[in-house]
Amino acid sequence: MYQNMSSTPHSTTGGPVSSKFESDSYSKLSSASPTAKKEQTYINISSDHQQDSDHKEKPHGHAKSSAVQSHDPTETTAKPERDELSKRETNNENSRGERITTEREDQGNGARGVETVTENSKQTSKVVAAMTSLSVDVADDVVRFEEMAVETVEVQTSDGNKPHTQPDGVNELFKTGMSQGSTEGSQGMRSQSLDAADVMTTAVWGVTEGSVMTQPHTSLSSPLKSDHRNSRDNTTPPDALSTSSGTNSMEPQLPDILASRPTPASLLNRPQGFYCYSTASKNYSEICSSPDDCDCPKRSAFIFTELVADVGGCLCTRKSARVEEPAMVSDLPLALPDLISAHHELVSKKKQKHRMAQKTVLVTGGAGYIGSHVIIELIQDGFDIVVLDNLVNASMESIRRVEKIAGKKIPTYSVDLLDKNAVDDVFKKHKISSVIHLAGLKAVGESCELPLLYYKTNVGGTTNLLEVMEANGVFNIVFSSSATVYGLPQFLPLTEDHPVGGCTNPYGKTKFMIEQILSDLCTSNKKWNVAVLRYFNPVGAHKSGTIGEDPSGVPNNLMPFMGQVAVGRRASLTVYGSDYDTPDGTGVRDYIHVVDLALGHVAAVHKLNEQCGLKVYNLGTGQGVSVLDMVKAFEKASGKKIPYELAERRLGDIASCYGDPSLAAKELNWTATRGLDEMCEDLWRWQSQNPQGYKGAEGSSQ
Ligand SMILES: CC(=O)N[C@H]1[C@@H](OP(=O)(O)OP(=O)(O)OC[C@H]2O[C@@H](n3ccc(=O)[nH]c3=O)[C@H](O)[C@@H]2O)O[C@H](CO)[C@@H](O)[C@@H]1O
Repeated sequence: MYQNMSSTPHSTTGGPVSSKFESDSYSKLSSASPTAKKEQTYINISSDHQQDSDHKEKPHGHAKSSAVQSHDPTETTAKPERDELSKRETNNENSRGERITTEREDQGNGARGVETVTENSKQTSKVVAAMTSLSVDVADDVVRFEEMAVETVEVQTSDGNKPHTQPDGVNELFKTGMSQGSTEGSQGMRSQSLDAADVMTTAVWGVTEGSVMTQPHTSLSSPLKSDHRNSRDNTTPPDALSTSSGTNSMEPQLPDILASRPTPASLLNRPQGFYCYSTASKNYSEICSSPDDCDCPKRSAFIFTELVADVGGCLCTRKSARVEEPAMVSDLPLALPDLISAHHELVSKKKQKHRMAQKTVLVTGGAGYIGSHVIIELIQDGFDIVVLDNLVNASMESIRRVEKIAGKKIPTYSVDLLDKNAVDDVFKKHKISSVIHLAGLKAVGESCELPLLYYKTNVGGTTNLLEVMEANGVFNIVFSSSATVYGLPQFLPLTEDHPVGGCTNPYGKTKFMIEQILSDLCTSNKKWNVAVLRYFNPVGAHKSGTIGEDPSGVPNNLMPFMGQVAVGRRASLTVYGSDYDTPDGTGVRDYIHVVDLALGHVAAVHKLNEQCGLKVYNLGTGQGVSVLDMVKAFEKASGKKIPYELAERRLGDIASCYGDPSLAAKELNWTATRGLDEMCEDLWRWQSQNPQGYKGAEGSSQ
């Protein structure tokens, strides 16, 4: 039998507000023209009740609707010229007929900061802040600032009735608004920063009462906090906003982070570019020497990225970011998250290009159950794939279907790992950068009957592969191991440091031996990078229903057997053991959706590229589920009754086995996200559409 496995990580979650914003934002930025350079725009993010309800009706429009409004210069204030930085006043009426006084300040230090704080009769404070827009030139790999715009943010005072009259009104408003995220104006600001591809920041430098604000007020968004952001309550009562530390639904970390940050004074006189604030070192550091560097692992050590570039600067290219007269931090009153999200988009495009050009992954056992799912996720992540499979327990039909899903041809070699020369030929033919090694025999019972076949195939095949890799200068490998290496659990959930090696069958022992070989290899030569993935119980299938698990003969594993019962290929399920020390007496396992598993492999390949040495990760959900739970879930998904009979325990089975996947979450940024229902629904789609597996397919080689 042949075994194959797979995985992927992060999803940038985010509500509709931010999604809309980002796409709008990007197209707007991309189309920036020299004409736009001279243009100043005015944005009114108002906070009166009417607009509040408008916002509810048009949740997408929050920040971005600001950008749309920005092209109407008559809406709020008169249009100040960009070079007119000395103090002046403009009187105007806004769309509701309220008088607005706009005041601009030149601080004599080049600061173009928040220009005005005024209050109108309706206790609405307004802040007009200069902000920077940019254009993105993917071809040149640079992001340029080309436009200065002006944003008017109207902020309803936090006490509702009283006008905001504190001398440091702007400061306070921003502090309140940004950290609480609940006043209307500040929501406008916040929503701009939602949902970047990565953690990011909106930094606001303001000028009020004739002095530059010493602390940039920052709205932080992190994918990890997306649920929270999306559930923010627009109608939070003003009273709840009157302090700068969170009392409502905001996560406590943000105010803490803001409070603990040094002022940007430490950045003054430093060249423009990207700076990050590290909570660990409590300092800012430069990171962006190139788009690729910006995405380097180092960045994950930072909680957010802060932009301190100025007009005419370049985010990505360090050299051109330096100007003869370095821009001062104070020169940039307001850095928009557009800059950062556009930058991230650029980086991701660059990465994609880079991978397409240079990253080819060889997948051994790629035609099998896990391999076919791994390939799809790798391709979707931008990798090129070469498949090597002896097709003993797999079908070329699965590769054909994967090609259809992925929309590209996959070079596939029918080669056995025991044929070292043939393996070498594949390495000579392709510039392989990493290997995902899934090929091997995997039937526990069979391994007890034919141990030599298992040791020769699994261990011998792997040593051949490793020798060929070494000879061809390829030192990156992801190995598909199994939770079986833990043997009888001494504690649950199983962590990676649980003792290993107590395997009860030759199949499990081959997995353990290969782990040892890989470990020795890493010790002998630091060039090797190895990710050992210990799978729990992979189930389910690709959403398309066109690829899935297709065991030859009688399935050994629970879910393929159940699937065949559901389509009528088998009469009933035998439940092995109902007297275990588990909630319902049946065996408990950690079932993981095969697509989640596949995504874990993609994350592992990225890890190898960090020159990680030897790494071992559990790939599971961390949830234990019993056999009878699985029967119920599958009956629900399929609408079919699964007849079963309770029987004696199966030799070698254990009561419970589930893992702790937190190390993979931490180091690979990978978590299984698909639940039991989805596993069963996807399995049923595959099984019902392919009751005979690939054998029923025209042209199947099996
Ligand atoms: C002892 C054994 O074979 N272990 C292998 C088995 O794990 P494991 O035994 O966990 O996986 P299975 O799918 O075979 O079994 C899961 C649970 O279902 C029960 N069950 C299974 C089949 C069935 O027809 N009726 C039934 O009740 C089992 O007793 C167990 O409690 O598959 C994994 C791959 O997926 C391998 O890595 C393990 O080495």
